[in-house]
Amino acid sequence: MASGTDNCQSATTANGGEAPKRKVALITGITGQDGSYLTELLLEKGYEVHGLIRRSSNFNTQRINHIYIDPHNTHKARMKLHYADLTDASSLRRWIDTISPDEIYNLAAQSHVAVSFEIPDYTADVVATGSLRLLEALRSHITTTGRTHVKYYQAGSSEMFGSTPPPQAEDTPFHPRSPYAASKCAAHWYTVNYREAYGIFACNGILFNHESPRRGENFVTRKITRAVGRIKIGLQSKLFLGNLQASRDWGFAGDYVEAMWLMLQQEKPDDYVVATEESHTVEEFLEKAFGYVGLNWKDHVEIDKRYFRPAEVDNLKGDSSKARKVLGWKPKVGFEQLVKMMVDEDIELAKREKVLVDAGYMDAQQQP
Ligand SMILES: C[C@H]1O[C@H](OP(=O)(O)OP(=O)(O)OC[C@H]2O[C@@H](n3cnc4c(=O)[nH]c(N)nc43)[C@H](O)[C@@H]2O)[C@@H](O)[C@@H](O)C1=O
Repeated sequence: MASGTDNCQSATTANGGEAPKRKVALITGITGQDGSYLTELLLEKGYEVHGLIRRSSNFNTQRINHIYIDPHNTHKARMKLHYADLTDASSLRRWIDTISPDEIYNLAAQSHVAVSFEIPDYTADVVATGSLRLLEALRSHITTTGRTHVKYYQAGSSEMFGSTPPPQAEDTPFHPRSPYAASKCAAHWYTVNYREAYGIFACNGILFNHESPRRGENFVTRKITRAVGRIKIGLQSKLFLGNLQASRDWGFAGDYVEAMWLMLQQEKPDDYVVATEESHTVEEFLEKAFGYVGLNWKDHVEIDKRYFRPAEVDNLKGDSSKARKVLGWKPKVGFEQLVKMMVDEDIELAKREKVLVDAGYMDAQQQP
């Protein structure tokens, strides 16, 4: 799907005149949950969107397939994909120079907290040094081209607050509890530093957990709603989980990408917490999700020690008053609506799986 050497050119009107140039965005992590929602938002706003994707032996573009148009259809295809990697500085520099974006959204990461304990070097390389490579590629692009208006968004995380008690706001001290969170802190400070040192328009969005039916299946919310769908349809009976007492401020990813965009539309670059300001335990999520389809989670959930982390983040609850005041942002989807949206989609998915199981194409015990 990725193209070779796409170049952005200003469009021409029917009478040959120069049409106003579209804004051009570059997104790392476009194949992820946030990348897909942000791409939809930017396309709706008339942007041309370029996404950097990693090479993989399996296609990993499921979340954006519905908006993909063959690049040979040059007039219609406003989303373009290119191979690059945050661990490869030369690819970042080359694509920034080729695309000449107006806005860069750095969403790529090894984003699983528990996995970061297993692959800490790789996590730091992508999340921390990868962000530095991208900032450095941008700095170099600005220096050589004089394109000083390019804006940069860094995907920060509430995990950076770690063990600091709630409510957590922009000035709350960070106390990271995982290699992932420590790497995100480094990326946060690289972003602040490039803003202060070089005057780059660079913002940190400190986003609290945000979920959706497109959430990866090994994050706890989606793991639960996938299981609810499969249990309800008769494809699974047990769900193995770790710490049920951890509390998170869960919002809807579709709402949160709007805050990212708003940060880059301000006069001055700054850092913002994005959160619902409501916190719920994993157990409360279980109650809501199973209860919604008339099931009791206690009949299905078993605790498995392997899902406990070496260090846990117990309680996250954001104070997003700055984003609400300055950006005029607020979440549209509440906790209950989010849980229902995810369960509804996963019931439908389980029904489609059931057809495959009944036809003998899939094993009923195969858990996602
Ligand atoms: C903002 C932040 O949000 C996410 O990080 P996370 O909060 O670690 O998300 P999670 O869904 O993996 O865990 C939430 C809680 O749920 C507990 N938990 C219990 N049992 C299981 C379990 O079986 N699996 C998982 N994954 N978690 C479990 C687990 O111990 C933790 O306390 C990432 O997007 C990250 O990239 C990010 O930036």
